Amino acid sequence: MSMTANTPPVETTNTTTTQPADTSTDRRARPLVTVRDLKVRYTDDAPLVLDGVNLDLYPGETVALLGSSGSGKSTLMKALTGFAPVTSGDVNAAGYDVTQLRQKQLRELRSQVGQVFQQFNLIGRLSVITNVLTGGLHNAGPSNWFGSFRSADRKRALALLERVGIADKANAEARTLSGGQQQRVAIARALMQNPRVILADEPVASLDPRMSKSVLELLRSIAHDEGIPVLISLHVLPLALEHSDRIIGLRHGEIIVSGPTPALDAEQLAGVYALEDEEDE
Ligand SMILES: Nc1ncnc2c1ncn2[C@@H]1O[C@H](COP(=O)(O)OP(=O)(O)OP(=O)(O)O)[C@@H](O)[C@H]1O
Repeated sequence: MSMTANTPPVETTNTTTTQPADTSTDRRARPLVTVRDLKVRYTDDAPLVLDGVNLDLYPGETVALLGSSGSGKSTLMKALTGFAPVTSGDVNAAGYDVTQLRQKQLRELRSQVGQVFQQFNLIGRLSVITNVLTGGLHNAGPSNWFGSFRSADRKRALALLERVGIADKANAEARTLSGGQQQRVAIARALMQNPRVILADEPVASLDPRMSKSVLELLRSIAHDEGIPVLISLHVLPLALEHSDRIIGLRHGEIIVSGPTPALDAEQLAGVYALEDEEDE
């Protein structure tokens, strides 16, 4: 049986724990993402990759998504933007009923969801500021598509580069930046969309520990300051414990643990990474 990742109490399949109230987010607000009993399989004869997932993401919270390789983290993120084949269940993101959208509405939805990836996905030979400006192309008229960005947009892109701490690199070619700096550019590009939600799929998997911490701190401060939910998939448990308000643990496509981060510890989350042969005992 899968669990609902939308309530403050810690819930695991094995333990019940008394825990402090989750004061990190405004739970009087409506969630910006809701997922109900989501099932996904990629082909008719393949097993379910997500099996009954429930999830709410609230304004201002940073939620870490943990799970071993193949547990379904990326698929869950893809489902939020209509990129995964939903077998059954409901997905609502930024006010869109994701499973019911036509192409035009899917583009609108995706323009409102900022995405950050492990490999940054910048255009290396373009300047840093141009990369950031491309984040606004969803909302721009055709005249902006060939480099003639409006000065208001350039100002905003520069302000966002300041926000992420690398305004001095605005005119450098993106490929000349370090990994941590490139990820900051990618975050500024996501912010250029004025996103209502940010999804970060293993955003620090290519970064060293110091860079990982600073990028995660940045994402969390953005969630808090902008009042948007940030969902971050991670492989490193201590990073999740240090840099999130809430943790969701996926195993074989099911949420097996969920709760406010201060109420969780490594022992409670160990099941997420339990070895296959232990599971069979
Ligand atoms: N496009 C696809 N077609 C078929 N199967 C897929 C597809 N994408 C993912 N899968 C399968 O779905 C399962 C979950 O994959 P997913 O990428 O969501 O896991 P993950 O937890 O993000 O893994 P990782 O941490 O390695 O990125 C895996 O068994 C994978 O092989």
